[in-house]
Amino acid sequence: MNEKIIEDVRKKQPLIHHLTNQVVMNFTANGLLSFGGSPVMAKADEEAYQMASVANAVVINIGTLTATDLQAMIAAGKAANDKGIPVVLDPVGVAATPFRSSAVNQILENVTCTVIKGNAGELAHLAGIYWEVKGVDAIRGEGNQAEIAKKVAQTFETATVITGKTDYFCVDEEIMQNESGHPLLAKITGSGCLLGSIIAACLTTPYNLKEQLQTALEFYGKAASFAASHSLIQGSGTFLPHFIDALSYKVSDLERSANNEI
Ligand SMILES: Nc1ncnc2c1ncn2[C@@H]1O[C@H](COP(=O)(O)OP(=O)(O)O)[C@@H](O)[C@H]1O
Ligand SMILES: Cc1ncsc1CCOP(=O)(O)O
Repeated sequence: MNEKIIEDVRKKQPLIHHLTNQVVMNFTANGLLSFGGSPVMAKADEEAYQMASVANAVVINIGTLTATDLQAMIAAGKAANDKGIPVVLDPVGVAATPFRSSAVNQILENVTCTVIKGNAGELAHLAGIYWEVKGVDAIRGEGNQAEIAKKVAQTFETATVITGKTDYFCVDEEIMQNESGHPLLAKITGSGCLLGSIIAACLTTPYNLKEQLQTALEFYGKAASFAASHSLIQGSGTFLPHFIDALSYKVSDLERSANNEI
């Protein structure tokens, strides 16, 4: 992990334009604010291009996609490409319905994405590999996740991240893993979506993509472990606000989770 990436985010507070789903908007905004970024959620077709043009990165998340949202997502992605800022695509639930699958194809045909991030079911679908899914959740599959990450990266000429107990990420044909995290992350809705925003914030810093992804993933997982170790945690409900708090901490503070005192 390169702590300078996190320091750079906190110093510059990059504006991250989100075209994201209705379930996670508030959680995502609060999580990104805590981490040090500056969120804006704007998905009207009338303003998507302009908003992306003044942002430092764009997150496209299809979690509660409608046909009009899709046009705005493509417009914002094109603005980001025109401006040369990063785009993170989260193809939430892409394997669940043909509508989502077709929408993601249209986004990928029109927008150059810096990173495609999703769970194993989502990335397996983009790789053309069967994975059992349940709505927006990945259930189980036989595919090798490292190979899936690589195949999606090659097909769409992007970096990729597959989240789960172990995260796999692929940059320039190289596959890497992250083991930090906590099972309670899988018990709060939007933990994958917020990670997309944290990744986008890290992508605005002047470091290489491999370091940016590794830092975002490791920090996020460490913040979760730290939060989960708090003596007041009784389940996912009490974990959530402690996790938001932990996203604002320094790496050295998160690594003192044994006694969980700041
Ligand atoms: N069993 C687990 N143990 C530790 N971390 C996990 C576990 N499951 C998911 N995570 C973490 O939770 C975050 C969201 O991942 P995931 O649940 O796969 O995404 P999504 O919400 O998009 O399905 C990631 O940071 C991932 O590393
Ligand atoms: C439950 C749900 N339904 C549509 S979007 C969404 C949120 C998914 O968030 P995440 O995949 O990050 O848990």
